[in-house]
Amino acid sequence: MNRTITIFDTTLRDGEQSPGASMNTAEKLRIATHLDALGVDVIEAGFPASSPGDFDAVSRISETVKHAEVAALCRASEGDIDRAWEAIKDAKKPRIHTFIATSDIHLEYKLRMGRDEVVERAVAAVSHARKYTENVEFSAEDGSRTDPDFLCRIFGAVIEAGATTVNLPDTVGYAVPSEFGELVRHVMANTPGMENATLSVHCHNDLGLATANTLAAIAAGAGQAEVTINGIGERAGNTALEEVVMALHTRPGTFPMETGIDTTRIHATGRLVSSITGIMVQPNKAIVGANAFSHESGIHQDGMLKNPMTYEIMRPETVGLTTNKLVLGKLSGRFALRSRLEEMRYNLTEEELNTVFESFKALADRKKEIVDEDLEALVTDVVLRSHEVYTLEYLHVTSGTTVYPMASVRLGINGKVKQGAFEGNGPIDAVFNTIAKIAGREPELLRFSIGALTGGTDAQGEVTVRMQEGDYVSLGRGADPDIITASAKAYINGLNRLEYFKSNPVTSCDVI
Ligand SMILES: CC(=O)SCCNC(=O)CCNC(=O)[C@H](O)C(C)(C)COP(=O)(O)OP(=O)(O)OC[C@H]1O[C@@H](n2cnc3c(N)ncnc32)[C@H](O)[C@@H]1OP(=O)(O)O
Ligand SMILES: CC(C)C(=O)C(=O)O
Repeated sequence: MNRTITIFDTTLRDGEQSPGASMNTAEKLRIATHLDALGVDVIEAGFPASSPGDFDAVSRISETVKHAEVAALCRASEGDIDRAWEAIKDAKKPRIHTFIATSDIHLEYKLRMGRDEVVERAVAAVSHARKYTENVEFSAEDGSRTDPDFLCRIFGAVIEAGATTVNLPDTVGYAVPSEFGELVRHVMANTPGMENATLSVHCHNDLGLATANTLAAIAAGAGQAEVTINGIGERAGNTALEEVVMALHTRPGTFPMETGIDTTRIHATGRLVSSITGIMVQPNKAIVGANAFSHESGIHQDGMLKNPMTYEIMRPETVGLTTNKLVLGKLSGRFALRSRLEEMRYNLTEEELNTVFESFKALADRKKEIVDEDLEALVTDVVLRSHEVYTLEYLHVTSGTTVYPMASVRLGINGKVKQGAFEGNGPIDAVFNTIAKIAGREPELLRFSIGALTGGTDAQGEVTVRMQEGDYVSLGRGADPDIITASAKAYINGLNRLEYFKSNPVTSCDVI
């Protein structure tokens, strides 16, 4: 009988620790709902004691998630644990996740505690958490750099106090697979009471070894893997969910283990996380990168045509990518569009479909073939548009080597039309300045990034902006074959989101 590996997703907690990845409550709810549908066993929703916003997001996720356990992270302190419980108490399956560092370097310089004191704090924390729930996880932060015998001692003590999962993190991504596997074996064999708890691992990717270390740990007996979508997370990120799940799936002889993940949802979930966080997936990223299933060279293409197994270890369909696509273009109708969107798991209402269809036709007039990424951009742009105070009615830009960049813009503002013209250091700066002046807004632009959604010179440009006004930060996205228009759309989308957050600090979460 195959062992089942618990998939603990921390995209919303450690993933959010990626620089620039902060998400608002509505965005976290959307991701949580998709993670639940993906089949993760545990969703770590946040660190409630860290801010009222995080507390709020964890509470809303707890009320919404239907199947997965919802975990909240907290330090080994009563205040943090009380706050964590308060946030997750309404979850169907709540889990308190408390942690404290155990390596000598963290004890001496960060916590300024001795080993006995740390064991005492950990036991007190787990005992306190157990007053609220039977589902308590304890993490030994910097576990991979901790004296292995001390690790067994503290794990034994917290298991006795009631911890049901003990987590061994490679917090700084220092481990290598052979050593990490050996450490897991040592802990499994030498921790008193280990048979009453699950051993978990949580790896970081500082040396690019997070997935390899996680797999070595699983092979050595770990029962839970802590992972994030697309591998996002603090510094170089965490173990990528899709890599571990697909390694187990693709190599059953080496890893006779199962997970509850619906692998066909992997690609869509990765796209969603990337679009919400604004963190692009590198094209050569395993499983979810744009090139992961592309075959460029002649010898490979020849082999693929004769038998895909020559160069393909996984079918793209297994991770939710389809190969035999209906080619969508300007002659396609609503039926084909709906059917493709449904394959991509977008279930739109009739009204939403009509709106997407209009934009689809407009795009198809300018672009030969509409591919999935175009459709994703259209759906995000049209249906998920949060709140439309501002709409782009008209845009004209002059730029070049002999003229000063100048933009003329006409905006719809709550149904009324306003227009103006302004200059800038470049065409995009001119567009942003003009929109800001017309709208009477002065958001600070925190980030601007531009990418191509698809290949070829007729590709859709995708622009992401992050902007801040007062306490509100928003992410705006826009896609268009013209990058200046895409930039204007992204800026306006960001302003609309700012408006929305101001009037609706929390919004409901729909599954599409
Ligand atoms: C490895 C990881 O990913 S751990 C999770 C990282 N996530 C976060 O840090 C979440 C965001 N953090 C925050 O918002 C803030 O750091 C807060 C609200 C949690 C704490 O803020 P502050 O009270 O101002 O403390 P600050 O962050 O400056 O320092 C952390 C304090 O917690 C202590 N501490 C750190 N870890 C733990 C722990 N696991 N258990 C108990 N105390 C701890 C530190 O020793 C330090 O205490 P000191 O001020 O007495 O020296
Ligand atoms: C809190 C723990 C699990 C963590 O994030 C780490 O050690 O990296």
